[in-house]
Amino acid sequence: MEIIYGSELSQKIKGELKQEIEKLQKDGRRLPVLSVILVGDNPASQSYVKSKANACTSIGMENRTIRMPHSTTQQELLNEVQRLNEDPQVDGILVQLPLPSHLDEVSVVDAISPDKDVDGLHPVNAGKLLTGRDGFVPCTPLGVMEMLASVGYTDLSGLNAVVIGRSNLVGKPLSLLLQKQNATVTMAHSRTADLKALCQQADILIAAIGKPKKITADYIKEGAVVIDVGINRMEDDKLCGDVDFEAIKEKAKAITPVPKGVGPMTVCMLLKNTLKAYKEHEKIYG
Ligand SMILES: Nc1nc2c(c(=O)[nH]1)N[C@@H](CN(C=O)c1ccc(C(=O)N[C@@H](CCC(=O)O)C(=O)O)cc1)CN2
Repeated sequence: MEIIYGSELSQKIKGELKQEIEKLQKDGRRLPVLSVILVGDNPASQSYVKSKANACTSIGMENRTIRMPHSTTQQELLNEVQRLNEDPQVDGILVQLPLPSHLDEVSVVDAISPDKDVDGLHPVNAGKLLTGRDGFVPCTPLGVMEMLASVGYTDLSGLNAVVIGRSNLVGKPLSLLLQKQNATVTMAHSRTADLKALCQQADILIAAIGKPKKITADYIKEGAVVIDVGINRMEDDKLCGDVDFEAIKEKAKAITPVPKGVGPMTVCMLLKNTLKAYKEHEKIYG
């Protein structure tokens, strides 16, 4: 059994991105800029935003984190997004989710310019993914595909993939990416009948349910690749995934841990998307 460490794979990819940025610097070019908006004081979001800023710094990318108070109104947030849309120095914009409950996430995401939407959540980018065109793809699904590729899973012809979870951030885009690589994909969710029987057919199992250790060994087909997208904080403050890692690890061909699995890949793919946004931006205005 192989453990796929996102913490290690992301370091390798960040090294490649850093080299590209060093080349820009050497050529005296403008450097890519990522702007992250954080509203409120959710501790997990604060920590994710900090790791995004650190990741930018580590590869020489500029990060502009904009912290707005919990009391921010919808209009104030929309105004900030609009200001960043119009700022020619900003290549990528990300609004950290979830937003406080008084704010409407959908209209905020819709307000981000699609060519700066490095989270890939704008309907233009979602539509591009659906129709097989080039656009921005959400970072977690991109990271999962890199993890699969790292264990030789690129052409998925003849393989059954089961994705548990149907969110816009993970389940829906990931199902499309797996299908694009020729997997036969089933999307499962909380209302799926006999989830266990379905998972037992999966050559590739993706768990994005948000329920700690829900996927036990009896859900797993011998030799499956298991990707755990869940990040659940337990009462003892430790993190655990949606998959019972210890119980499954000997049955799976490859498995991702939590922490140090998919999470670091999400941040790494954000850097990759921002560099892509920068290159497009420079092609048009540079
Ligand atoms: N606008 C967005 N909001 C959110 C996204 C997103 O992709 N776009 N994803 C998640 C949170 N997230 C990034 O924003 C994220 C989650 C986890 C990690 C990570 O590296 N986790 C570590 C553990 C960290 C810890 O100790 O708490 C790991 O798994 O090893 C990075 C980013 C929701 N919001």
